[in-house]
Amino acid sequence: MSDSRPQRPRLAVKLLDERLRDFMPRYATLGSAGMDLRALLDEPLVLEPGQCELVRTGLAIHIGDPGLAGLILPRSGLGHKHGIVLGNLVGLIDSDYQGELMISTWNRGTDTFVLEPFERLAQYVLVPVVQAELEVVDEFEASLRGEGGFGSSGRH
Ligand SMILES: O=c1ccn([C@H]2C[C@H](O)[C@@H](COP(=O)(O)OP(=O)(O)OP(=O)(O)O)O2)c(=O)[nH]1
Ligand SMILES: [Mg+2]
Repeated sequence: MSDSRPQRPRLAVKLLDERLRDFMPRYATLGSAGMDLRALLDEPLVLEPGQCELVRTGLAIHIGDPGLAGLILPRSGLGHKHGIVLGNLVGLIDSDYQGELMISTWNRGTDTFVLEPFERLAQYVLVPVVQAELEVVDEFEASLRGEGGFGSSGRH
């Protein structure tokens, strides 16, 4: 039987800490959209309500292709149950970024949260990107919507 799954892009990864060898990000299931990123910590990190800290991942991933980008997104369970989300809401990783992936970790909840070393903290999603050329014009071709926005559709 032939394998019809599309080929996965191969991304170059540097492990900035040898301990990461045992904790490489991976897709948990065949259909997972993201790979979990773990907190590279030497000891538990206490996050008081409202506190935001930049947490290392120990990973540098060079995407290399301007037609791709990385997104760092919160994990639903941590975000919903514990209020642990991202200080920048979403992390956008440029294809030419070669530095360490960092996770802005924000306790937006009301309880103290203790982040354990190598806990799965966020997820990394590779997405297609299209770069645009901006062309200055005086007028746009007419469209049905025109300049209407912010709930304007459906009004009479
Ligand atoms: O959650 C994040 C967001 C970004 N980055 C890295 C990768 C990204 O390519 C780079 C720059 O991010 P961004 O463009 O969002 O930040 P900026 O404030 O505009 O910085 P710069 O001037 O370096 O573009 O920082 C992370 O490691 N984690
Ligand atoms: Mg930028």
